[in-house]
Amino acid sequence: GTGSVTATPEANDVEYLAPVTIGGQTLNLDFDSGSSDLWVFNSQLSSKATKGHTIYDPTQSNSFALMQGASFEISYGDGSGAAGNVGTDTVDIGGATVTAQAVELATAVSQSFVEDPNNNGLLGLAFSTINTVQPQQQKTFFDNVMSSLAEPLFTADLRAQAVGAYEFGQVDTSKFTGAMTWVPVNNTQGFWQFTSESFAVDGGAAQTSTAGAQAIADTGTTLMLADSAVATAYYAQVDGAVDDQTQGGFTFPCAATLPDLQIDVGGTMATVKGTDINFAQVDDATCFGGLQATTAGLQIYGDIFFKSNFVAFNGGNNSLGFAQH
Ligand SMILES: O=C(CCCl)NNC1=[NH+]CCN1
Repeated sequence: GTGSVTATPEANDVEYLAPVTIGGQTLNLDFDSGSSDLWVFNSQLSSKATKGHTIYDPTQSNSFALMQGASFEISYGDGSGAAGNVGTDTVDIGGATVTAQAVELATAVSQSFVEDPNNNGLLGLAFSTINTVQPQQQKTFFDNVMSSLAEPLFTADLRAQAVGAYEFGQVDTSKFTGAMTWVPVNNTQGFWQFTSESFAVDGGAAQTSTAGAQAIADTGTTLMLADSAVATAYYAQVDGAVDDQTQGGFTFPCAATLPDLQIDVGGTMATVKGTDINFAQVDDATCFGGLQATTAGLQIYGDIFFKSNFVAFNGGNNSLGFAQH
């Protein structure tokens, strides 16, 4: 089978929410290819924590079962996190269904989640080897549904300030232009990880960022966090751009025309459009860049990358497909 749901951006495309039906109750969740837990806002949380949110109430589902003695605790790259207990229920995403999916019920969530009323939980789409449930690690929705899909893959079609889609089981070739390039994925760290060691700015000469550098495809991260060599060389081509640590990174005059970035994805150059690298206005004339430097060894290609690239995640042969859209 297949399944298809809308992916709706919040303001400034900070994150993309998609509807998921759990035991007959539909919540908008943040689909996250950079983590592997499915957790939800639920009736165990305080009314203060759930104010403005849609919650899942396991007592109202006739297919819920508590997973005795199981718990989860997750922290994300941006410092946010959640923890709680675990059950199973029927989870349906646009028609693709898993009957006994582990659904993690937060009893504590970090303030950034409380303050984001559009976000009612996360649906992890990375590899199950980094799921945090103890004492028995649980499988992701994708792992569980894969064998029932027409093709063992899901795709992300995220758009700048427009509604896109997540699809399970098929690559909708009408959603992108040109050829799709497939590259190998190294999942030893549990991520959709690939080699990314060169770049070019505005179609200029290819430059090496870091030999052997790695990156992950992460729909759960807002920005594109690349090697500092990439970010520095990119903004050097933007008049008035500065690395302003008081703003948290590279800013530039909003009137500037941003160049395109070509970035290595598994040996083939992908393009991130300059227009997609303008993230948000920070004051009347200054804008904050969607491309920023990471000091960690691993580069994280978040939603900024996806706005220019339609991406297919193939769990059948551990490969990643990308195409311009
Ligand atoms: O945690 C990460 C980075 C993995 Cl290296 N991505 N996913 C996510 N979810 C919420 C914030 N960020």
